[in-house]
Amino acid sequence: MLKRIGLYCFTQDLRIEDNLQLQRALSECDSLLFVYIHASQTQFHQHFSPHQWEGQHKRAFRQQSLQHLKASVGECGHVLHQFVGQRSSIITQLLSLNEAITDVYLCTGADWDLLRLKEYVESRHSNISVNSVCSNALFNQSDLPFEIEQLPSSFSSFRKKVEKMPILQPLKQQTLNDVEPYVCNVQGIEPFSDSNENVSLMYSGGESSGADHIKAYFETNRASSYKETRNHFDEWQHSTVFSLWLAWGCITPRQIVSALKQYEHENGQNDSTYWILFELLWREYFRLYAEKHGTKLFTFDGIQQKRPLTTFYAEQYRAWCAGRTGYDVVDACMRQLNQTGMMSNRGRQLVASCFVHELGLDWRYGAAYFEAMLIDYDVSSNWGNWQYLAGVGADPRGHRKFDLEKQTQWYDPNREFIKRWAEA
Ligand SMILES: Cc1cc2nc3c(=O)[nH]c(=O)nc-3n(C[C@H](O)[C@H](O)[C@H](O)COP(=O)(O)OP(=O)(O)OC[C@H]3O[C@@H](n4cnc5c(N)ncnc54)[C@H](O)[C@@H]3O)c2cc1C
Repeated sequence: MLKRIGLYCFTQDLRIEDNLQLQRALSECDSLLFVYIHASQTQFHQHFSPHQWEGQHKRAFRQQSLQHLKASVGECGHVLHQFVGQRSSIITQLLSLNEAITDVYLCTGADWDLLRLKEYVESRHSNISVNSVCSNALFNQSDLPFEIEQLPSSFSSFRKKVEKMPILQPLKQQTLNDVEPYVCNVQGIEPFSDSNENVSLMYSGGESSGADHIKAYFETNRASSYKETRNHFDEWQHSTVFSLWLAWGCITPRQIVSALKQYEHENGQNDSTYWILFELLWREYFRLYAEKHGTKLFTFDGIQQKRPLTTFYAEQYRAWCAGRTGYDVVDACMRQLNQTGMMSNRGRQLVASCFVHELGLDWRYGAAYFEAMLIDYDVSSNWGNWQYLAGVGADPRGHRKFDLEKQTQWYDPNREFIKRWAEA
């Protein structure tokens, strides 16, 4: 019988555990080749993020996550090959050099670039089976009580439809020992060389660090007061910080919900514990929203097809990026982002509101800057939230402008956060 040899291309699923796509590859193939491609900048990014392709914190966190993955794969006798360049051309080169490959596995999620990549590989290599299942979601798409085209236009109605649905348990532990490593030909393909940048990160990347963080978080009683504390600007223990590992697929929302349920079982349920699930539902909503709306996620008039009264002023944009707008709280948040790769949810709302409403800038430049800088950048949550704040997305109110002074009085009454970052 013909041996099945799979090319497993890790994307936003840098983990072994609870990985549906990987489980499928392991059960279908006799032999696997593991690959990660460091994608080069697209034309879209060159346009919207001309001077900043990728922040050093984001890069370092991903590199740590990859180092962990490489070690886990290596423990089972496999190799994680890393290349740099255009994903479509590297996959094509690998398939031409290694004709024995029968299957490609790619975790696309709702990422438009990855969905196009899947289409490209399918159209160029009709003899290869291209598999992509979403392994980073709370719900299986087939279990949802609506087709993707009928995704409710507001989060509230989505939540009401799905909230009572059971959330599946994470998958049982997986092992790579059952498949043979595939020894491949990589002649002429540019390998990735790890530059070992010396960047200090508040949290380290990788599957085991993510799992340790979930465990440590629920060993405290912080989940029981999460709802009251989550809006702090830089006391990271006040929110969960799960987004860092979720973004790279080092952990899954199902693992979080499973730990949350256990916590509620032992410590009781309250508004705060419920609110963690509520926020994960927002993430799920934006994931489905991105899938439904495709390229509209990135257009100026968004899904509302309403053109905002904003444009692009280079000087204002540069001031916002550098934290020099003159709006103290915005400047503090932007400096924090530039120096750590992180920003609180409240901070993101305020700087985005300032970008659109005070500075009159085209929201897509702000979203692209976040894409470059945030460690936890996630295509659906980022562009979906920016659309929401720019009044062209899923917000039924259609216009959300924050009063920056009032917000400062509420969330930084002694201006400690502002002072901390003023000189940075
Ligand atoms: C303009 C803007 C851009 C954003 N860009 C991103 C992004 O690129 N990546 C990202 O993960 N989140 C993004 N968010 C959502 C939110 O700010 C972050 O998820 C949150 O700050 C992450 O910190 P945490 O894990 O401590 O969140 P917590 O408050 O502890 O929430 C728990 C989890 O719920 C999810 N979540 C919380 N709030 C939201 C939200 N508004 N939308 C979607 N999911 C949410 C996240 O997965 C988060 O990890 C953005 C929000 C705004 C306003």
